[in-house]
Amino acid sequence: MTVVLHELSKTYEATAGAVTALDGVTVQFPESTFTAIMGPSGSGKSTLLHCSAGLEPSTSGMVTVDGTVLGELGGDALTRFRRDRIGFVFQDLNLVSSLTAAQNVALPVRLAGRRADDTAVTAALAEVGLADRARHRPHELSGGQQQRVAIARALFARPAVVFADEPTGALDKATSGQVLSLMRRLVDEHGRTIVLVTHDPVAAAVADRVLLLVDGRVTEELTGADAAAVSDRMTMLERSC
Ligand SMILES: Nc1ncnc2c1ncn2[C@@H]1O[C@H](COP(=O)(O)OP(=O)(O)OP(=O)(O)O)[C@@H](O)[C@H]1O
Repeated sequence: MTVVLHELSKTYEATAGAVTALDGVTVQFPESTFTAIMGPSGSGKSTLLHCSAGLEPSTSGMVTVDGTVLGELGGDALTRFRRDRIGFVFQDLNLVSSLTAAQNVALPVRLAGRRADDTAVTAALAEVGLADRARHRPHELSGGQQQRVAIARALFARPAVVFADEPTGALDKATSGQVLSLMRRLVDEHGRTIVLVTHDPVAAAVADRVLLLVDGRVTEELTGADAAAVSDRMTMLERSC
């Protein structure tokens, strides 16, 4: 499923004045591709993700997901569309505290009225290294483990598009590598579309391309860059900001 942003802008009206978080972004996330978004703090990365996923309305411009214009869907239709097609892995994880890890993973699928097979739920947790934590509740898990439950949940519903905001930020190197290769496999073997916001050049290097965002605009696109090249580019960018 291809996501297209056309002249997307977002202005926040804050007490201290208006802030332009996105300033006319036009970009495509083609089906079966993995894109990383990088940029200095406050450059609009999270806003871009939220608007692309239909979690926040844009001020102007358009987002289409597989030809559907998100801004033209009403409240319930948008909620259903998001639930059925889009997966999220965000910093505020929104795990349900009264449910076990396994129940949290199965929740979106159950809410969509589908059956969540126990063995498949356990397999999803095993993919993020948490097979032995299926019956634990979020407060019985570390921050990184909760993050991994959120990832297993987002991936279990098999969404066509996954938007992830710093999914590996709280993970150690080994687990982070595991999660990134899982995401890579979803693109290569299952044709998913992944858009990942990250500050980590190693994570960005797993993507097919890296978009650099500065002051709400895409200023550059890197393809085939390894972690060192991404890191060098980011250092130069931050120096010039
Ligand atoms: N709800 C809001 N109200 C007012 N301004 C906001 C709001 N949310 C974000 N902003 C502003 O919009 C700009 C972009 O914010 P955003 O969170 O998208 O940046 P980011 O690149 O994800 O930053 P970081 O890397 O620090 O998470 C910032 O200047 C921020 O202060």
